[in-house]
Amino acid sequence: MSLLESVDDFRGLYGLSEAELKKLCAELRKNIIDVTLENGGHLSSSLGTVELTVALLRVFNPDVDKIIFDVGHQSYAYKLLTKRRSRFETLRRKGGIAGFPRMDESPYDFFTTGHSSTSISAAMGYAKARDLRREEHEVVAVIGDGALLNGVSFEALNCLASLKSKVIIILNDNKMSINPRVGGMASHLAKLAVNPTYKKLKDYIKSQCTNMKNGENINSSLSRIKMKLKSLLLPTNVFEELNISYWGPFNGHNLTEMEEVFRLARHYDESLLIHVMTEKGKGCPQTEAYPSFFHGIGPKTKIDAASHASSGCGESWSGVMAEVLCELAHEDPRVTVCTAAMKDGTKLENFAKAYPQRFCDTGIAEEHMLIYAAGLAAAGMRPVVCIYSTFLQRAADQVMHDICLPKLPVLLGIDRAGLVGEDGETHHGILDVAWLRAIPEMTVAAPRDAVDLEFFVREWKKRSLPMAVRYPRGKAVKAIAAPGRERRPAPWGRLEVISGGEEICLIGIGSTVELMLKSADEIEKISGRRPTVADLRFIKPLDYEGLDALLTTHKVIVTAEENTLTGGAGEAVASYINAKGYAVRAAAAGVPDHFISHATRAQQWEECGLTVENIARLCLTK
Ligand SMILES: Cc1ncc(C[n+]2csc(CCOP(=O)(O)OP(=O)(O)O)c2C)c(N)n1
Ligand SMILES: CC(=O)[C@@H](O)[C@H](O)COP(=O)(O)O
Ligand SMILES: [Mg+2]
Repeated sequence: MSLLESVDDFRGLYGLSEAELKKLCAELRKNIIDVTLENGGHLSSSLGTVELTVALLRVFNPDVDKIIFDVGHQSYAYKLLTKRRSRFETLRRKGGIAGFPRMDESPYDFFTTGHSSTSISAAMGYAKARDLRREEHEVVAVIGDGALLNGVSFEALNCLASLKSKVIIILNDNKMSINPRVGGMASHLAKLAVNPTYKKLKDYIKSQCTNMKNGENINSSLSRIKMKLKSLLLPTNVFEELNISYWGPFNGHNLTEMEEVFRLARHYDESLLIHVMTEKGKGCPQTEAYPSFFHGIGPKTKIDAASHASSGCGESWSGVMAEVLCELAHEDPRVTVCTAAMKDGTKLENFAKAYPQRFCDTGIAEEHMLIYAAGLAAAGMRPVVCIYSTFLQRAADQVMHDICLPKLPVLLGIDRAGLVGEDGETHHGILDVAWLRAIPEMTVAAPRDAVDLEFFVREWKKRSLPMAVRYPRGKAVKAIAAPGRERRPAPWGRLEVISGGEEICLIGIGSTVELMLKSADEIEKISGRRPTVADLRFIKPLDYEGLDALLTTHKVIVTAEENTLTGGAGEAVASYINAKGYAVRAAAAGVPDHFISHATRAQQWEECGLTVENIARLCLTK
């Protein structure tokens, strides 16, 4: 039996020797690697926090103390040690445990996460509630250096000292976001990590840990640390300037060092930030060599996959978009491209290399990125923002206030628009249609294939307006031509009838056009009549003329989309039908009004009724 199997949960960690703990960490890593390679998931970050998690769970007791992970992609060891080992093999599978902390999955997950930079604010809420109720327990936020560089984290840090409720922040600094972290704050952290005065402070704190172990009064040790902090001529430290004590930097792979510091921190009477240095991907040569590649991997990834992975574009929707942007930038010096820490996911590596001056990675700073893009546009540039739909939610106000209101020519390349599969609830891009539709001056389009994607992007530049082009996760569709016709983009603003039919009209929107074509075959088989299939193309503004033509010639209209039914394109079409009083029955397939859990994308499509059977049912049921 492995040591991990004998350790039932975090309580089993208490009696282990140093050698046993080392062995346990190796077993945790093996388990994490085996399951993540098979199921997909966030490997590098979870490997980097193994010792940190073990140290946390030996010092803080999650039966009473609250531990909150930021993003939560680094929490696999925590899941394994908080009563989920027997189910760990189900990680990210339908019905299995989630890839992120989920309050409805375990009482040890104190906050549901997936989006970054929520941990400090949430921890402050827990700490305030504790103090109001006169309870006694610790609240710990574990946040990465990438997530710390976000505005939400800074808003929280700005309020922390005045809250007067103690929070322990553990800054897990691996010098990486998904790619190397960026910005001035990143250099500040790097300076703190090597500063000799901080080394002195760290050694002093460690000596106080030894005194504490030798039975010395803990309060005297803590007062001495406070005095030392005052007496040392510390170089500028943003946390100290914000009145938050800074301890560090410690070695995040040295269990004993971390445990001692955490024990001391338990007794500290103010909020403090403990800076620990870790290595992303620690403990496996391939993940250490390619931490970005193994940040997030798909199911059935081989451990040597990174060394023969091509960094080229093409294939995926993101890749097609990136290629078009490279061409556009070549043709027009006004074109600039931004990403908020998602350079790899949006396939912008080649763009960044070819146009370093016209590429910007803002780090996890979606709100800033959109206003920055608005500024570029106001100054006459043609900025394109490549952003996942789910993270664009962070910057909804910027789309309205800073882009659409002044009618600035910013193009939102909305990646991962639709259901995303194994990342689950927090990461689906299924709300953008609903809220973007509501913003005046916004144009929203969804390409069914690479031909329309390029057409939309090129037309946006000619027309210079606020626009969103949404495309899903996964492999791009090269071209869907109408039968017997050469594939040529239909005119701007118009829907396109791909194949003519009678009585029933199926309207696909972007990724669902293919589904509608397959459904048409099935419906013809069942009913003997061929439905019309159309591609809506423009969600806003709708092509009213094109719709009028369809509504006057069909009795049933069915839409399908990878967005919520509430506020979706189907709803827009249905309300037009109502408003004009057409005697047409409208039905819609799309994401229903509940959160869609982690599963494969295909399973999620099925759950949402984005299937041939359901489309046929919607058409043929009276
Ligand atoms: C608001 C938001 N934007 C982007 C992301 C995508 N994302 C997830 S993890 C990550 C990197 C986080 O870096 P860090 O906090 O340092 O953790 P590490 O991966 O280095 O352990 C990014 C950009 C996200 N989850 N949330
Ligand atoms: C944790 C996180 O938010 C990202 O790593 C996200 O999981 C990336 O998703 P893709 O795998 O679709 O790029
Ligand atoms: Mg990091």
